[in-house]
Amino acid sequence: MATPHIKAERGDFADTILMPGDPLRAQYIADTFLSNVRQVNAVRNMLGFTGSYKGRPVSVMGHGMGIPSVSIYAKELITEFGVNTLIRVGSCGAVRDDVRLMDLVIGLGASTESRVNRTRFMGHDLAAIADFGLTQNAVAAASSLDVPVKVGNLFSADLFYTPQSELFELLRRYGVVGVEMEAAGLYGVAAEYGARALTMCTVSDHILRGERLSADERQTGFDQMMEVALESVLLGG
Ligand SMILES: O=P(O)(O)O[C@H]1O[C@H](CO)[C@@H](O)[C@H]1O
Ligand SMILES: O=c1cc[nH]c(=O)[nH]1
Repeated sequence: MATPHIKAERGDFADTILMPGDPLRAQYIADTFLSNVRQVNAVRNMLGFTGSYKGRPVSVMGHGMGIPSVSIYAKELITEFGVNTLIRVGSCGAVRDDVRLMDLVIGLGASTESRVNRTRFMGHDLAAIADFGLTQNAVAAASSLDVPVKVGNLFSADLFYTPQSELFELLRRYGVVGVEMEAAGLYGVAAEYGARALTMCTVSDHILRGERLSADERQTGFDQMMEVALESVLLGG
């Protein structure tokens, strides 16, 4: 069975999937954290893998950059491949004074400049929110691993290079925990198709302070986030 973007059989994916934007990061997660791994997708090089974490079947696949891309993969995974739990593990920029490089943030909700949720919600504002149980599990897993987290509102931008530089000061004033490019779309797809979704991000740069992680720091920080995500999956619920 194949969809336009995923060439796999229905049983090829676990019910739970971790999704970074970068397909090579998906491969890294599979190689580093999962056992009995097999590759289940390679269409457009959007690498997908299924394996197990401490005996629990888990898939991991890239979702690309931006709401249109994540929306395609999330929709096909849910409706054609039986995935019911999608956890985005990404990177984000910070704007708040108290959010620092390498911090782990969790998107309880996601604001956006994108119109996709209005398109699917008859022009009204959909509150794009994470699944409550997944959020609880992620917070509990982080706590048991001694990883501090900040939980709050993400902003999913359409434009990485926005001409509205004053936007970031507005987001800081509203307490946004991180700026990324997919969570609001992922939450909208999950709401439309009855799945559960969560986004957690490692802060890779501070937009207002002009700071950025080194490659080594990014690696370590992301490993910690993957452990939190995978341990949260074991908590089920
Ligand atoms: O690290 P990922 O998951 O790709 O997330 C962030 O990085 C990309 C932009 O560089 C966007 O996809 C944004 O959401
Ligand atoms: O989308 C993103 C990701 C990281 N940093 C940003 O500024 N934006």
